[in-house]
Amino acid sequence: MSMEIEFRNVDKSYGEKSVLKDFCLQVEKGEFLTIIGTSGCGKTTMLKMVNGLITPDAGEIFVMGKDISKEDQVMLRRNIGYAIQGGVLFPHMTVEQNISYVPNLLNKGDRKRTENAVEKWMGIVGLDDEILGRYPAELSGGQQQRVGIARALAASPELLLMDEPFGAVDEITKAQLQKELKEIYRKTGITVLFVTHDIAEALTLGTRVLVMDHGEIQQLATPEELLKNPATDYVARLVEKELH
Ligand SMILES: Nc1ncnc2c1ncn2[C@@H]1O[C@H](COP(=O)(O)OP(=O)(O)OP(=O)(O)O)[C@@H](O)[C@H]1O
Repeated sequence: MSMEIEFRNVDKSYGEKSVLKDFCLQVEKGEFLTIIGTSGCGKTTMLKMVNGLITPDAGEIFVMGKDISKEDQVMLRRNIGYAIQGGVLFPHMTVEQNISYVPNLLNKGDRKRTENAVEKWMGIVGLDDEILGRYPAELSGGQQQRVGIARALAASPELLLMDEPFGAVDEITKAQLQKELKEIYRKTGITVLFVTHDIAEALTLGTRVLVMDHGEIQQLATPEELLKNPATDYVARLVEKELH
């Protein structure tokens, strides 16, 4: 198995506040890593470092074998899918324009290829073609989230970063989206990093779960291992209600 993402001794502070200290992590190609932890522990910061939206103060980050500080940041982001909670769609663009935005840039005018990608991903995330001409404000929360996922996947990235993508939808829609995402993961073999506040979601989606507290890794293990052998009191408390 090859390494898809590697953090080597990464430090990050905001002013005086240290968020990540000597942070090391290796994610293998094809893993679905869920990331959970206390609010403010550095989950989003960590995720945004993978696509260069946040730069480390020290240390190195390798994505698909390359030191990203030496890569073209625009190309790096185009090749990594990114889906976040709510409001990620371009409000002034239709659903079709939103989903085809990155494929258009990558396919350089091959419209047929872009159209095919849009059609394929609309189908996979369970959206009807009739909404292609609508604007984000004319969609339900669940539909917006699905368009966000389709947009993140439309460029066929090898790597998908998701920051609480289902945080703003109701429980039923959330369960459906989780099921669809699992299916997409199974079909594509893509590597996924998924930040969540919901331990049940972390356990059901992840092939491994990363539990963080105050910028430190509490445990990095499979869902089964986490439930069976929590490494710290923090992890034990987190998984406790899932055991009943
Ligand atoms: N641009 C910034 N300037 C100053 N402080 C920041 C900035 N971004 C994040 N922080 C702080 O750094 C810490 C880590 O933030 P981060 O967003 O990575 O946490 P998180 O684990 O994703 O939190 P949450 O679960 O609440 O979304 C928090 O205390 C946050 O307030």
